[in-house]
Amino acid sequence: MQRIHEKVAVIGAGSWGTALAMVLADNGHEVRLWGHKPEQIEEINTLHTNKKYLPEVILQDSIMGYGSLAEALSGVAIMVLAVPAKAIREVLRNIREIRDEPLNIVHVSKGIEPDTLLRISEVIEEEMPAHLIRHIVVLSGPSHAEEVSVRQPTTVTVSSKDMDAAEHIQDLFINQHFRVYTNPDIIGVEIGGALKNIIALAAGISDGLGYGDNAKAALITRGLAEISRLGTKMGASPLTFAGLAGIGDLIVTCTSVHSRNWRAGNLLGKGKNLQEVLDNMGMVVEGVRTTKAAHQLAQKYNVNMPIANALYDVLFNGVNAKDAVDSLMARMKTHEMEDLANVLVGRLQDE
Ligand SMILES: NC(=O)C1=CN([C@@H]2O[C@H](COP(=O)(O)OP(=O)(O)OC[C@H]3O[C@@H](n4cnc5c(N)ncnc54)[C@H](OP(=O)(O)O)[C@@H]3O)[C@@H](O)[C@H]2O)C=CC1
Ligand SMILES: O=C(CO)COP(=O)(O)O
Repeated sequence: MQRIHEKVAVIGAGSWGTALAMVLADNGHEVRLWGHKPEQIEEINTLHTNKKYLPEVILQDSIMGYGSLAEALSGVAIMVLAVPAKAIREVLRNIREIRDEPLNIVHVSKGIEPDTLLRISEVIEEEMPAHLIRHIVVLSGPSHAEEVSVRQPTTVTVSSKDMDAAEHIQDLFINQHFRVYTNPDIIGVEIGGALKNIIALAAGISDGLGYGDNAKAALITRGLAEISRLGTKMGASPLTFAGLAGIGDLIVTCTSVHSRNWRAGNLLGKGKNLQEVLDNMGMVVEGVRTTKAAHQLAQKYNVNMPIANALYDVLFNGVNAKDAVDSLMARMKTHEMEDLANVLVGRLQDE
């Protein structure tokens, strides 16, 4: 493939921003990695490392660290937004103060905002004036930074309201280690990426409690049912949840020690308290905040989400994790396939 080399600013120098900067540098783009800690930028520019986030990795010399947003974004048309969901508004407010040209914004964060219940692309639309947005694209899928940064085979999907923009970003990132698909369902891609973190927390708790593979398979499968149930009510295509941003990301996050959500859950299952776990993680655990949003979304859309609600009780209402599992198992019997259940109910009503 004949590649056009572009200038790209990656905003957020944590694990994922750094790993994606490396993919872009492998593809020959001019990569500016912005972070808000001067000592970290100094480390990136002198030692070519980012030890706190990717201790095993040496960055390409071509990746330049920036501490100034204005300098990082000067003359750049594409910005990869790689900060935790809760930092997005603050970062965008700073960017809109210093920017007057439109940007292609690629967001890679996996969250839903509690209270507003907005997806990240909607938060971006709310914070950035329309004249500063060319297109918004989301990149999501099963992709631990630790593996991407050492060029292990990885697949992701990109989505946008504008599929030409999604294909542009596909071309920007794709290479022989990092295979990028497109999917037109931006709602499903964002919902899948955000909600899998909740199930990963639950899977970690299950492992921490000493439960086995059966329990984890149940959480992944029934978790996917909850995500699909809510996602389709919010306008997503059910097919997206069978893809990389759905089951793909659920598998990788629920079964990997790289996952911060799984690791946090595992410590909770072993009896640690939430604050202690978050204080010691040193990286973002998106699922905690998203659990609040999912609890609210389940009410708003009147969707049955027993796993998300049980997790909410464990995280925020002091319910013991083992008791939460017991309650989940003791619920009223039901059909596995909801369409089948609806057909049967309809048949009974007809008789
Ligand atoms: N890690 C991964 O494998 C993947 C992560 N993601 C998603 O990417 C997003 C970012 O995650 P990830 O990189 O892993 O998180 P990390 O915790 O590894 O890094 C977060 C980075 O954002 C910085 N940051 C936090 N708050 C602010 C702020 N207010 N202003 C500026 N910078 C800030 C942190 O700085 P500081 O050092 O000061 O804390 C840190 O550099 C999340 O939504 C995550 O779900 C998606 C796919 C894979
Ligand atoms: O989203 C991820 C992998 O696809 C990373 O998951 P964690 O945030 O749980 O580490």
